[in-house]
Amino acid sequence: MLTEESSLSPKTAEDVEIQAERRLPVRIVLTGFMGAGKTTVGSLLAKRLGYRFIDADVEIERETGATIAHLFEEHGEPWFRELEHETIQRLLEPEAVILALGGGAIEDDRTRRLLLERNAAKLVHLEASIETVLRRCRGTESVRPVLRDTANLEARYHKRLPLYRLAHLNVPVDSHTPAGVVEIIVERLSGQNPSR
Ligand SMILES: Nc1ncnc2c1ncn2[C@@H]1O[C@H](COP(=O)(O)OP(=O)(O)O)[C@@H](O)[C@H]1O
Ligand SMILES: O=C(O)C1=C[C@@H](OP(=O)(O)O)[C@@H](O)[C@H](O)C1
Ligand SMILES: [Mg+2]
Repeated sequence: MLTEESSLSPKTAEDVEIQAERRLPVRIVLTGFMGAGKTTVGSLLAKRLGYRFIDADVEIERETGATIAHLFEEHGEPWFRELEHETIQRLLEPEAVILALGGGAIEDDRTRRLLLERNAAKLVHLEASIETVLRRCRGTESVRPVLRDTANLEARYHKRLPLYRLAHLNVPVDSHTPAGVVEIIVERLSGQNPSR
């Protein structure tokens, strides 16, 4: 006769995978510098898990009817951070969501607190080197206004790095494909390899 434990135990490799994935958090939030792959990986991760994908920048553009570049030019960065904070707060309400942040959201104290303290949300840092982000973002200055401030870009990267590293999970991404990054996140968050 089967004991209760054995009857509930996974039987095949597929069962093991499904059971492990059931332990995944109901909200996963991606942070990291511009070009780290938050939007790309977030969309793939959502498909992989059957979660809804939301990109905070896309939501802001949809709700304001303006581009991020326009909002920066018209209102300035502090105004943008305020709007970004309110937007993220709202986007953290639903469950089964992958939320990709803009790279600068982590700089706002209230946003950072919200991301780190919210129950059932895991903050994942996609960590790319400065060389990688510069290479990946080349030519996108018109849609990424912060990139245009070349004199301060490297300083911004180094100022933000310790803030990103407060995340629940840090994933170095330089030598992985987007699909590879997705697999690392799933594995780590489902507790199979929970190193930080
Ligand atoms: N792991 C990766 N390997 C190679 N290219 C990538 C990877 N992740 C993202 N990219 C590319 O880098 C660029 C920036 O990616 P994106 O997802 O927009 O980054 P973010 O949202 O973090 O700014 C895109 O052209 C994307 O295709
Ligand atoms: O790093 C930043 O301050 C920003 C990053 C952008 O998002 P991505 O990181 O997705 O490029 C976007 O939110 C805005 O241009 C500001
Ligand atoms: Mg993005």
